[in-house]
Amino acid sequence: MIAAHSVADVRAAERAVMALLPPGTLMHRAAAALDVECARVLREATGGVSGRRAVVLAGSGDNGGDALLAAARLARRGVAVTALTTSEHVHPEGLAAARAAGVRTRPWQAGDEDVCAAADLVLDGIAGIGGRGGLRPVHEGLSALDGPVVVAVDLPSGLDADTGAVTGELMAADVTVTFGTAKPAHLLAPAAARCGRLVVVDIGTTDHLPAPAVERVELADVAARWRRAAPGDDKYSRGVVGVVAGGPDYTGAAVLAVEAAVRAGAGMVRYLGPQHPAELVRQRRPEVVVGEGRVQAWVLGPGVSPDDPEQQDRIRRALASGEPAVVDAGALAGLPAALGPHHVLTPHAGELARLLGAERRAVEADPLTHARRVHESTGATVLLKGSVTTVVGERGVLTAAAAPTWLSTAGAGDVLAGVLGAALAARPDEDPAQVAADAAVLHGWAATLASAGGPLAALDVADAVPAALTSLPGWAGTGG
Ligand SMILES: NC(=O)C1=CN([C@@H]2O[C@H](COP(=O)(O)OP(=O)(O)OC[C@H]3O[C@@H](n4cnc5c(N)ncnc54)[C@H](OP(=O)(O)O)[C@@H]3O)[C@@H](O)[C@H]2O)[C@@H](O)CC1
Ligand SMILES: Nc1ncnc2c1ncn2[C@@H]1O[C@H](COP(=O)(O)OP(=O)(O)O)[C@@H](O)[C@H]1O
Ligand SMILES: [K+]
Repeated sequence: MIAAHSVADVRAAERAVMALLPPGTLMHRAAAALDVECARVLREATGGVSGRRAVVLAGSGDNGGDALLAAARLARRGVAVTALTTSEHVHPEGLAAARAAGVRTRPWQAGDEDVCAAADLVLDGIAGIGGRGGLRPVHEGLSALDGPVVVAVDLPSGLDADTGAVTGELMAADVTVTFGTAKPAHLLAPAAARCGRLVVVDIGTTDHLPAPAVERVELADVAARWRRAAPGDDKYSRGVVGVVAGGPDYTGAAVLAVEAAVRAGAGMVRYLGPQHPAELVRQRRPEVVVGEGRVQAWVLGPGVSPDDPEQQDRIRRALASGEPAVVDAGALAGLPAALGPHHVLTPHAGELARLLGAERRAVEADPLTHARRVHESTGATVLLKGSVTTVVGERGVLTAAAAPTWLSTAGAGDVLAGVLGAALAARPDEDPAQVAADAAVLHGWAATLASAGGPLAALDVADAVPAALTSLPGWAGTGG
């Protein structure tokens, strides 16, 4: 798990630690880590460090201070460093240290993008957690920078650290070195994709940080939590999944959701729907029971038309049953007023936009804010799908990343719904948001195996789920 904390919590932790240490200690720790990371990437990119060229961009705040102190250290390693200051006021101690170490310093001028482009490395210290709004107009040319390795100090300048919203031009980083803890922007779409490789450096604030604002769930977390079949289990105790999916038009969604629930370890799957998809489901999965009966969790809506009265009636009754439910696709169309955290809505950006009466583009620019709005207005857990999947639940925000881009294929969402249904049925006493994030991570990992770097079919993802489980790091060591 990677934890991210809000700016307010980071600043409070910094104050608490600084009260116990000589002034400047944390900034020197940050600069030391930047120096080490910059040397590493210079070596990787150019085969050496001494004699290489670096441009350090330093803004008005402490982010610029970090950058200038790092510039001094790099200069002492023999790097030819130019520091371009983007404000009249920059950190005085940092500036003095840089000059004393032989760094050439001068104010940023129009056209300096070319100076940056000619360097081996650019260190972006224009703004950190105090920044927002994207790059200022005079620096916007940096968004098209091509050539040097870009290392961001704390985060790419102009990002809103708390939301991950991208509201202007940014200089995308190859590596982001952040201090004490990750910030939400590092883990959330669309900002995460601009941060490159994330390096979180311990500067001594960890013990002063409260619960994280956002957590990224990783493969090892899923291995530790995914419910195994135990000697005392039977098919009912392992969880029965009821699937209301498909209709006359979209028969395949029923097959995909059912297949995924079976592959993800459901004790039993019941299918409810019209005859044609039911026959296809039976052909593909003879294990499935067609018809009503007790279930521990529902998968509602894949391939269901809003105009299908029988399927919509089944969905309504399932939502009122008190059992946990995945609420997907056609089940999102007519949500009842009474929803709770055990209802996991699984929209993509377009569906979430429709729920809010918002523009899809607005959702894509700031997924967290929009997903949170739906969580707050419905009371349901919200899993917003995308290259980064964002889950907003009662206890906070979780993300799943690292799915291959090939997963953006028709039917992939139906597979996620089935995997999540099996997980909710098997883990009835756990936080539904946690279960949902685990399912999304497993789904992405199954897609990675199914894709092997190339195109994949949604059904391949479902079929890769058992292998994905057994290849999770730590699966064997944690009871698998
Ligand atoms: N907290 C910690 O534990 C530690 C923190 N540390 C470091 O401190 C950093 C936070 O420092 P900070 O508070 O001085 O804010 P920071 O982001 O440098 O500058 C804000 C100023 O930038 C400006 N500005 C704003 N937006 C802009 C934009 N789009 N484009 C250009 N400029 C923009 C605006 O000033 P203005 O230009 O409006 O005068 C604003 O006042 C943090 O990220 C980390 O690196 C480490 O040293 C170790 C421990
Ligand atoms: N660019 C991307 N990179 C990785 N995964 C993606 C990307 N775009 C979408 N996904 C994932 O692919 C799946 C698509 O689901 P969805 O949009 O519901 O498709 P469908 O409705 O066809 O089943 C989701 O799990 C989503 O998180
Ligand atoms: K920065």
